[in-house]
Amino acid sequence: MNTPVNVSGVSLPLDPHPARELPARPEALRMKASETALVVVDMQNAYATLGGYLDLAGFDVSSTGPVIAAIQRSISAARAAGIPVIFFQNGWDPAYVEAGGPGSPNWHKSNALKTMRKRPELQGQLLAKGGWDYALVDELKPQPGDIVVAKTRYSGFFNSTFDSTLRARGIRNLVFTGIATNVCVESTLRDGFHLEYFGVVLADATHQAGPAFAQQAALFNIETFFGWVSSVDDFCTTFAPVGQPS
Ligand SMILES: C/C(=C/NC(N)=O)C(=O)O
Repeated sequence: MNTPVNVSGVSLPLDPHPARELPARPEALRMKASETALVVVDMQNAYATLGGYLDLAGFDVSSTGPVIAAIQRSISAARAAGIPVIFFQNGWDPAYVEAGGPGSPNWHKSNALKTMRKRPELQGQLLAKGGWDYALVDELKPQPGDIVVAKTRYSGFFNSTFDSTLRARGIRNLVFTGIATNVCVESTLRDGFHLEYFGVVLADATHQAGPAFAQQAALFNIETFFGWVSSVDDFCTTFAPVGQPS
């Protein structure tokens, strides 16, 4: 509703996007839907599905199902509130030129590239654009109006359209979901911090790569040094249309 208010005899429209208070740790955060984006980090078969890259590299992906469901709820709430949904998709061309060669630390540290060097029969499959591993999981397909940002490194800010997409829309608040909390989520949130974006993680809509302590450590770092930690319930309730339950 956009009922005019009368200020000194002049009718002014109400702000259609009033600031809301998102409960979060270490403190609640005031944010406007019009200045906020929901970021869905790398929800590809590679990271969330048995038989995908992380699974083949020996990481446990058996409990990503609830995370996918939590992200679905976050996306529905964001779309209903007019908050843009930005999907990251991580990977490289099938010849892996974008992955960098031995001159790039990525070539040395990427567990996808290392797994393929160990198992040459997988060459051209892991995180290769156009393939099943690179594809977003079936449950989280972008809809018209959503934005997809391709990225080639852990941080979504590097060599991507992410920063210009945000600045063109006046977005200052980034609400993060996705995999992995301790790698691409944290890397992007940290870079965003240095670029003056406010980063919030919905903890129950994220999953770590590695043992459970990696999730705890990432959330500790974010809450203590780089941003805020909230939950899917709180996000949905905070941005529910006024007068409607979430
Ligand atoms: C380990 C890993 C994490 N990616 C991410 N999306 O957080 C990788 O890409 O190798």
